Amino acid sequence: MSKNTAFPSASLLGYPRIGRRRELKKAIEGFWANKIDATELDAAAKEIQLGTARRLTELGLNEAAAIPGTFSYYDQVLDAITHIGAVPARFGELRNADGQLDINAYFTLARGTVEQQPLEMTKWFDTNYHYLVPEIGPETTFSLTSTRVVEQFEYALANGFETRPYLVGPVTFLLLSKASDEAPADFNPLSRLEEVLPVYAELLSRLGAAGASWIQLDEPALVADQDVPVAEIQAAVARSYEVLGAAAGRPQILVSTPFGALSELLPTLAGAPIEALHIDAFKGAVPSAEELALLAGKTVVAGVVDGHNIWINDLAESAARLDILKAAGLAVTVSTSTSTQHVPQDVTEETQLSEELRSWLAFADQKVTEVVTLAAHLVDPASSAVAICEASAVIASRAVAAGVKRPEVRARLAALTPADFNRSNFAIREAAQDEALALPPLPTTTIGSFPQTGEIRSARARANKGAITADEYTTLMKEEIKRVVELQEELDFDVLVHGEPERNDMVQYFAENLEGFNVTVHGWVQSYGSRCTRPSILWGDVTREKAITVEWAEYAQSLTNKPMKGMLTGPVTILAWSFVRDDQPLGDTANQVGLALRDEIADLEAAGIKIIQVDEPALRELLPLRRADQPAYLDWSVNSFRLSTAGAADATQIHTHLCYSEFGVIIDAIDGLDADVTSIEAARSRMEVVNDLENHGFGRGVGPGVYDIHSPRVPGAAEVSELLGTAVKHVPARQLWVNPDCGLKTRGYAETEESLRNLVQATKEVRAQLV
Ligand code: MET
Ligand SMILES: [Zn+2]
Repeated sequence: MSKNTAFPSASLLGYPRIGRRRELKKAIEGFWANKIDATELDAAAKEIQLGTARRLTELGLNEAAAIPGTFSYYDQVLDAITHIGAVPARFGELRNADGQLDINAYFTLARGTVEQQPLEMTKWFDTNYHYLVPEIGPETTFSLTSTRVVEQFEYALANGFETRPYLVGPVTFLLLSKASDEAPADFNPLSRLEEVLPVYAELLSRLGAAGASWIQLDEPALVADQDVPVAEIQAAVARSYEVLGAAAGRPQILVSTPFGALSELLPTLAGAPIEALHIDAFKGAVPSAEELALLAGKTVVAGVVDGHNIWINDLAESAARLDILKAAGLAVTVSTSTSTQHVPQDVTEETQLSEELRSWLAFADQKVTEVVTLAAHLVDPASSAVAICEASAVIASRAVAAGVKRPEVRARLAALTPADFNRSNFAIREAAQDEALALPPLPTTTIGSFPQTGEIRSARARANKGAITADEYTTLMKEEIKRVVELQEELDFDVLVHGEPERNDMVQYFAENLEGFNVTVHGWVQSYGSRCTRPSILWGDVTREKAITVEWAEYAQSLTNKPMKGMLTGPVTILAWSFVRDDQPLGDTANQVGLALRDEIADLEAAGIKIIQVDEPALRELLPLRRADQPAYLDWSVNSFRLSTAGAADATQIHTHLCYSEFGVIIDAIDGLDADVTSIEAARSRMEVVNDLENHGFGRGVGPGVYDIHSPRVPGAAEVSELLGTAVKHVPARQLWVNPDCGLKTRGYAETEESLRNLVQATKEVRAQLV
């Protein structure tokens, strides 16, 4: 081993990397648009990394290896892919003359090319962060094709900061991988472990040589139930750390296991030649005395501060947990349960929030202070006694603050009966809807949003600043809606949307129009690549003071004779993409939102809207990582959707939209939503989902996406026809809808128009062959 310094007493598992003012987003998008070159991008990235190091040092993370080296240009899994050379064969040769995967190759994998779709993207555990999915097969070759993590470490060190380099660990990497196109049907990526490990070992040796005293290998997959048997995972973990533990001149190894309790894998890691083990002691439990005994000799990095939500830490509770670990005679240090990349950077920037609300919140920077306070507690309880008492007092005051509990909301929830969650049989609804809507076979529609142009954003910014009046803003948005409706008429879509120009974000928009929420100004959190969202804060009981979407929907419907979809965001997604109160069961909060949406649907129906889409793209995301916890989740989540929609008339067609591809996993829940039509991502995963639909015998309307909207690539009509051809082989044509994978808000108009034109043309061709 290189250096033998102790693990820092206080640290974070990871830190936001997008920059305080989203500097990384601007730099990357500038690079993609050829406005800056690779050197300028590199300089911007370095500035962000140094800024982080300075800030964290200032906040008290001043021991060696306390600052997590979690910067990434796009995604930490993509970083691992490019370091070990795991490029899918379909991309051809991406290495440059030096045999390295440079920044251009890196972004090619993330964004695709004219011929090749990018790597698939999926959610990182139960967060709203998306990683790129490695494609591994028997043909994949592994070699060290990037040393960026070493260079980043060296650069920080040269500037006076010894950071702690971060890599996704080998077992998690392979468990998150999917089989490549070339792989045989029963191929398991984990079978390539022996070839992957030497590359990791080489990287560790290089980091050691560069002077790193610690490396963090992130193994969150070990806290989630996997399809692979536990014994196989245990063997893979043991083997991995045996090999990496033996890497020449390596740094000391911290294995981090965020997102829950390790359970069966704890003894395996306890027996491995690693120097420190991080456990999630916030969401997971404090290990038992027997488990703790196994950890003797290792540093336990206790993740007692929640990295994934924004409420201040119950320091008294955390101190108690730390005391148990300390009493077991272990070397204990304090950290966050997960990387803080899932929360915004600094709550003190949110000066528009009331002082009271702000006092309840801890963003990444405030979590540093909490971690430092708790580390001080371990050394000398007296030193942090005041801070601990203060936190308890704030938590107590929050419980009784105005708006946190509203009697009228609670009474309405208490009065619900099973009838409030059920519609008529689908057959009855289907007949009523066929009559009301008279749609052609394979109806075409889009998922809701149209491109959010610079003009739309600038109008909103001006309205927020007061530079234009609310009426002027409304007029501009109505003009935009008119353009979008005319475009869809021209393209000959069957079911139209208004395009959602008035929504900054599909959750924030509702949060701004419901009581019980607040929104932030600078609270950006990375969602994928350069995309960030600003999750709202759901802190109180939810009420709807007045109709939210009706005026827009009514206006849009007045412009066309075709059906206009009303567009709402569902309760589960509103919860998933907000920071949600932690003082009551999530199901109660979801039902409060559900009732507000139910009232909105009644108002839309009264305004003449015949189709209403309630988006639930996050249904899969909140699915607990442990199977034992899943039924309870699916029960409350499905019920809250049903509560939202079950007030609709039989003739009102309820749509839902889900954007992820592992449909199979929760198909029963999707069925349970009882929506009349479900649209789902499929193009990016090349129609894999239709097999699940067929196997399940899914009986209601379904629109597997035929246009991957996550990249600027335009699918040709032939490609769309082919996807539809696959779909009609597996799903009865009378159930099929034709739509993109997701909304179009991130796309430009040029590619959108061309893609949608191809989509309609292909549909007409396939339709003609149906009879
Ligand atoms: C992430 S799902 C997006 C659904 C929303 N209706 C849209 O089209 O943008
Ligand atoms: Zn979507």
